[in-house]
Amino acid sequence: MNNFNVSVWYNATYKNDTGFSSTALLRVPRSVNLVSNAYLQSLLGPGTRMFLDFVKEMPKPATRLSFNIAALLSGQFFTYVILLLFPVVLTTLVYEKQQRLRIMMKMHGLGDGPYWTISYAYFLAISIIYMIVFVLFGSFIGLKFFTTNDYSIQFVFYFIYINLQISMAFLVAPIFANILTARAVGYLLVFSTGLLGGFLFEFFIEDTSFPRVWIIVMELYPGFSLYRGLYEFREYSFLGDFMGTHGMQWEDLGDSRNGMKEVLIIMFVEWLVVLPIAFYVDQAVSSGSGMKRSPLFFLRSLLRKSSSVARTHSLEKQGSKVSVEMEKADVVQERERVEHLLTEPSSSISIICDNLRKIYPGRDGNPSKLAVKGLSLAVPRGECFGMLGPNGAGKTSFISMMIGLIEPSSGAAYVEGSDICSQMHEIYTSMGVCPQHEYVSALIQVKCVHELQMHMDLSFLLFFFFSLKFSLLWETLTGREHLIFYGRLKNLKGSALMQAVEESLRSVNLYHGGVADKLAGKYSGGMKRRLSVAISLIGDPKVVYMDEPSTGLDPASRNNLWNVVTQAKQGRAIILTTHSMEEAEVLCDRIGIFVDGNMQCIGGPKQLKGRYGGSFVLTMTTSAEHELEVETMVRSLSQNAQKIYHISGTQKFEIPKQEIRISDVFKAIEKLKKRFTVQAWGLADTTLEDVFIKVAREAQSSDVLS
Ligand SMILES: Nc1ncnc2c1ncn2[C@@H]1O[C@H](COP(=O)(O)OP(=O)(O)OP(=O)(O)O)[C@@H](O)[C@H]1O
Repeated sequence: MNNFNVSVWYNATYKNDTGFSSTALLRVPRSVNLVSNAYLQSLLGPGTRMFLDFVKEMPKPATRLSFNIAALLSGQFFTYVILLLFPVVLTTLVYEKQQRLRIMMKMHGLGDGPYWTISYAYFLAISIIYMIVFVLFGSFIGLKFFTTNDYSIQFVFYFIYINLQISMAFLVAPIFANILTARAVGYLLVFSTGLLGGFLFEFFIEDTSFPRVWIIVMELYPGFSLYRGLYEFREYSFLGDFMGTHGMQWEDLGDSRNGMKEVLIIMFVEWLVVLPIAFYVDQAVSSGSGMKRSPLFFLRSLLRKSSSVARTHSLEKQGSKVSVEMEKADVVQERERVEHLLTEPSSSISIICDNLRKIYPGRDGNPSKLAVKGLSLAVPRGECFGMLGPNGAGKTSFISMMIGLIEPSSGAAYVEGSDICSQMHEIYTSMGVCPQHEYVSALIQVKCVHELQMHMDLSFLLFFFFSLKFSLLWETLTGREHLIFYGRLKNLKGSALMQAVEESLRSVNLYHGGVADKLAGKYSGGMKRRLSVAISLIGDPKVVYMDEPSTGLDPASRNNLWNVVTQAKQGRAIILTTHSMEEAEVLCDRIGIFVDGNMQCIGGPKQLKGRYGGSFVLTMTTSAEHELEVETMVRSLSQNAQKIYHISGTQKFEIPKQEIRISDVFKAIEKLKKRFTVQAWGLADTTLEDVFIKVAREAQSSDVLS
């Protein structure tokens, strides 16, 4: 009779009724604290005729520790070591979502399949390397845990587990919106699993009276499957070490007391189930891949036939709700045009927005914000539409909805006939984006994904490890390489790809002097901008969005870029936001001035200047004592002239165009010059900037009044 509180092995000699005797090691769970011959005999095989002769050695828990260090480490500690990969995978996935890297990749033509393939392959490769190092290191320092158990069983166990772990990370990643929460939850799971495994689950495993079915239920949690597998390795290594033989072998999987077989089956089945569910959840809930898809997205092709009918219906409804409060004639006209196009579609129109609205919900006590208040717009192929507006007008919100970064609150928009709310995946294949900032990691990831698609070989995988996730090395790609990869993503191949790349490089002036083969990291800011524009245009996208494309360029590069955009207009619709009136005037066929979420006016630059800029600006500088004479002269030319600026002798007047002739102004100034010195003067027509300021000011003042 013995009292003990650790799992122990008895070295017992027994014999059967034919007189044969042998020695056996018997494992007794620590939960059994009364050990007798009868008990030990029951372990050998209840109902048989074997019986114990005598117990040769009684358990000595302390000696067990000195025999096998791995026995100490292999429970909680090894569980922690392996589980630590989970928060790493999880936080990487959430980071890509938080930083919108994935959506940026999608915009450049990366499909969900390749994204999943490469991400999965990356995490798997990292995990395999980690596990190989883990096993090799353990073996190298001589831990029996590794050296006694069959390496092929260890490989199968770890391989299935890391696959399940990666799938679980993909499954739960959509729950998290930010990396800090994901990291905290990930590490919490690691530590709680280790603790519960060591202080609760192991107790149940060893308690032979505990129902096996509940053990299996607990093993459905992957952390406990891992713990159970490691526990069995530990027990077998200890046995092998003690007996001077070996640890777990394949034939030991047939032992009913060995839980390895059941955890291998559980983990394998779970992996096969969790992976497709994770993919489904990713698509339906959205994990940074843009807007949510319908929960029945996989039936979409069946439902598509009815969508055009539904579309007309929904649009009819929306159209009837349109509010035309205080809208200018040109904006109303555009809205009517859109409504007409929706009922009678035209193949020449690339982009249609119908009463698109974006409301940001109120947070932290702030009220909700209506950022886009019912925008209606139709952009035909071959047109460059410029969006101008002061800061906070809602331009970015509009573009973000169009490129799938945020969901519209109401209204609808169609790009090449595809709905931005439900068919963004199709739209991405015909869309190019030149963002304001370079999305460095996205560039690299797209490159690597494409390489995987194209080559799927070891050299790529090695490259992938060292350049993809360690994003500082993104600079190791040349401009030409970027274009090749983006071109491939847009399905260009062979000579067509090479030709498109050459043309692209020439068009953005990155061809000569070996610039194309210089590392992008050595490019100036302007060169990177030009490369971004080239990337947005490669692969002949039907719709291109450009966010302040010439920001930071020197005048020569800017002119060059303008030529590129002007040529790129052929056969595609471009929507461009800019704060440069000059750029808008040079590039845009039509301009919309957007203020406080509303389109205030739409038209060609000349039209707008004609409509809003009905005056000349006369500027004159004289000595201070002649200011009054200057003002009298201006009033004699036009009663309605207005002084808009005055400082120490320099005055500016706005004179209605219809009230004066330019020759009269010249004559009047010549007369003045005979009486006193006119230091400087000038007469300027209205610029787009004047129009912009006027429209913005009017809109803001009418907002204040209302
Ligand atoms: N995520 C958000 N939550 C709440 N309000 C937002 C959010 N994003 C933008 N806004 C608000 O919506 C309005 C429009 O913002 P938006 O960024 O679209 O303007 P913008 O015209 O692009 O400005 P800028 O030229 O400065 O980029 C602003 O008042 C802004 O504060």
